[in-house]
Amino acid sequence: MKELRHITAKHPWSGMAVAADEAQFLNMILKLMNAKRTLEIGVFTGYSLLATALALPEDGQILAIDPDRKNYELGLPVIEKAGVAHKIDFRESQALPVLDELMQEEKYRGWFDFVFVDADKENYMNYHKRVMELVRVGGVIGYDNTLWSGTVVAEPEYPVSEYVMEMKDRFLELNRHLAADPRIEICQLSISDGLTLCRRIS
Ligand SMILES: C[S@@+](CC[C@H](N)C(=O)[O-])C[C@H]1O[C@@H](n2cnc3c(N)ncnc32)[C@H](O)[C@@H]1O
Repeated sequence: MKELRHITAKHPWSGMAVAADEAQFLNMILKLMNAKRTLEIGVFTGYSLLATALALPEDGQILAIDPDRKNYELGLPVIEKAGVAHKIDFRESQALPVLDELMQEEKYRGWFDFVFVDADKENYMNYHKRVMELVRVGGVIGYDNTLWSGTVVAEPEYPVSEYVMEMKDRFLELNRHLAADPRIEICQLSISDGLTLCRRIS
């Protein structure tokens, strides 16, 4: 908790009190879970990936998927300097085909301790269908951005761009879907742009 106090801030748009550093929070959760095998959908320059890699044991494994290798390679020297690059299996690809491939293999059913979804928002529902099969019972899926800049609870006249407004309905749909899914217990945290943790219970 001491660490969390250091990273509390105000959300830039909604003014909500939020923990600013989501990656630091992920790092703590993964350590508490003793997670060993994780899946990350959406890497960018590898900030959350580094936080994850630092939390896993020496023989921990992260399958990280992103179609943009250039950004991953931009952050890679930092990951290497931290001595955790050996834990990462980076796949340069759209996530859906990789997830579909994994689902064909019996080994990967219930394989992951933790899944972090932080990629194209349009596909979160498609990811949920798949990652529910890939995470173990007792494991956790984290969905990023589920407060969507505070718009999921904002008045309709809240001043945001067309894209943000359009995606707001997707997040409302996702949030309702997650809340109603009997296979998981959920907890929505006001960290950064909102992080929903889903623990698979069946
Ligand atoms: C918000 S960034 C990820 C940030 C990273 N998780 C972090 O916290 O440091 C979103 C990433 O999702 C990736 N992305 C977009 N569409 C994707 C897809 N279909 N499959 C996998 N990754 C995708 C983008 O290339 C981008 O790097």
